[in-house]
Amino acid sequence: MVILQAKNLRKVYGSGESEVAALDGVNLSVEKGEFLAIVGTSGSGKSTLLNLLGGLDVPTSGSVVMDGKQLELLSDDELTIFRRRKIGFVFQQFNLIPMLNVWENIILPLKLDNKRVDKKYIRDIIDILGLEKKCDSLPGQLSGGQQQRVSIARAMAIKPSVILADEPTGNLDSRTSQDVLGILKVTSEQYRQTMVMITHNAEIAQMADRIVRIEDGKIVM
Ligand SMILES: Nc1ncnc2c1ncn2[C@@H]1O[C@H](COP(=O)(O)OP(=O)(O)OP(=O)(O)O)[C@@H](O)[C@H]1O
Repeated sequence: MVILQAKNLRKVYGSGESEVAALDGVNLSVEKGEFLAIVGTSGSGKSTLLNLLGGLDVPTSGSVVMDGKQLELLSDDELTIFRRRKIGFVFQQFNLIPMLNVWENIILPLKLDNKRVDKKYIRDIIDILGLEKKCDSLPGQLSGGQQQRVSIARAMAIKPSVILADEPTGNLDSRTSQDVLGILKVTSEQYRQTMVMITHNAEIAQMADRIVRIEDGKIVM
């Protein structure tokens, strides 16, 4: 079953002489449960693609369909709610709230949406991510790898249709990067969680189920 589809996506920045086609006709289908890596050099269009897939930006033309919803047909308010309920974001900067402990950070997306906290599920996620002894710690008391695990747990908390990860290991050393990727993979398999990750690191990309390469705004394989 296809959970995420990009159809002929184009994104043009600027106009006239300064026009840049950051994406130039991208077609992509992601199956439910798949762990996809998108690789490409700096400036190839990776972040632009991820932002469009996650409804953080709108395409110049083309469309994105996630879980049966065509994102560009949603109003701003509908899109905000859709993102909050259906998409887990993981960024290079962990974006944790410094004053909240690990447990509070993880359940924050549920609280913000007035959703019940499925404690058993959250505890299972915390165990898989190896954070069981860190629930009361503040982000500042954790290593980079641990902070990224918390941000993955937070993304998982809402049981999203898709997790979109933008250079999730960009701030981590290579050993910690491998650990975090291993954990993403186990989590993806255990929960049949669809993941789309962008990276410029070929070694990290190898851990995904499938790799697509983007060059000059086009998918080349
Ligand atoms: N807001 C913007 N305004 C103008 N041009 C932009 C904007 N955002 C991106 N671009 C251009 O679009 C192209 C693709 O950028 P994008 O950030 O998607 O690449 P990337 O592959 O994610 O790069 P990196 O790995 O360095 O983050 C680049 O030529 C970039 O300069």
